[in-house]
Amino acid sequence: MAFRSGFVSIIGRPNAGKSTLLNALLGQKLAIVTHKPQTTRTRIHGVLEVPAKKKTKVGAIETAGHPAAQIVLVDTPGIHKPDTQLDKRMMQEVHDALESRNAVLFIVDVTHRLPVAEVPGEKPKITGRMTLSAAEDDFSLQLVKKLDCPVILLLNKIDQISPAEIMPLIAHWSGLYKFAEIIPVSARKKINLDLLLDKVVAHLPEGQRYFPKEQLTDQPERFLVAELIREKILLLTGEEVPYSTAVVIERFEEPKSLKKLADGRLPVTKIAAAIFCERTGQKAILIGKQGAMLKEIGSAARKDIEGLLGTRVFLELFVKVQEEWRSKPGFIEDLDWRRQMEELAKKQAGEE
Ligand SMILES: Nc1nc2c(ncn2[C@@H]2O[C@H](COP(=O)(O)OP(=O)(O)OP(=O)(O)O)[C@@H](O)[C@H]2O)c(=O)[nH]1
Repeated sequence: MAFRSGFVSIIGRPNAGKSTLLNALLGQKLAIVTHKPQTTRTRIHGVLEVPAKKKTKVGAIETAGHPAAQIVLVDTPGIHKPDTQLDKRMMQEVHDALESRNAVLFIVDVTHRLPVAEVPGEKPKITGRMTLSAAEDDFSLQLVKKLDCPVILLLNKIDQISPAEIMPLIAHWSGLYKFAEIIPVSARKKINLDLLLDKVVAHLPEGQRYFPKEQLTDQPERFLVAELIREKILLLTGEEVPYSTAVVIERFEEPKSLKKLADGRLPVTKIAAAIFCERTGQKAILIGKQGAMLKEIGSAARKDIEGLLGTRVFLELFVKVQEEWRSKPGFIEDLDWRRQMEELAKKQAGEE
């Protein structure tokens, strides 16, 4: 059987579980995950190697096999109606991720259930949260309807509902669009993910690898580091602070060798990062009393970064105010890691 490969984008409303799914499929944390909506701001490529599977037959049940494949998974920001310039940029990332895809995974959160009538014969009770998620799912569905590749619907978070609730959801969604497949899954509990991979491979064309076998992502480590810092800000601060922050790595000095030092300790990577916020009040929250919050963000991030880089890490964080940056297209462009890498390459070329 010939090798298969292709790009598969994961789309859905904020908080549906896209990043959790990406990490679960890759078996590694590539995208940051929090309980807060709109955590992911840019599209993230994760490269997954799927081994070939033989056809099996147990009694009367036959399972189709498939050839080995490379799936380039693309996690995207949650689909929502854009308010700020940053929102618009995030939605552009979604549109880019949907161009010339081989398949799309459209993920919905089943805990944002269909309204159920508590008393038979009476109108179902519809809450505000249901209305918002239905509107956002509907907005996503409009995008799906414009696609000309197979779309697999994932009913996510089934660990949170009873099996009896799944069938009505399948019936509801299959009435809205002709999905290539509808698969109930749990990204967090890793339920039905093997089945999902089988189905994805079945929809991929024959083709060679897009990335070398060992490569997990096209994202540079410094971007992953900035994301880990942003994750801790999202988790540790409240209100609108997380949404008003952006992290830029200003210094990233890798050790010359990854070998242990003479004293047995790991070598050190020196990192300095700027946390941008929009107002001085937010800066005060991010720094905290006598720097306590910034220290907490730093030490939580440092642990994760050390795990990612396999070195010790010396992390310096600074907080800077950039008023209304979410409405400034130029500043938002500068935050894009692809752009930052281009600038860095130019700077290095100039120094040589
Ligand atoms: N119970 C349960 N929770 C889940 C599952 N998948 C994701 N979650 C949780 O849902 C929340 C949102 O998950 P994310 O993966 O960040 O969602 P997202 O769609 O990437 O969100 P945005 O970045 O905002 O677009 C997190 O708290 C996850 O732990 C699941 O299968 N079951």
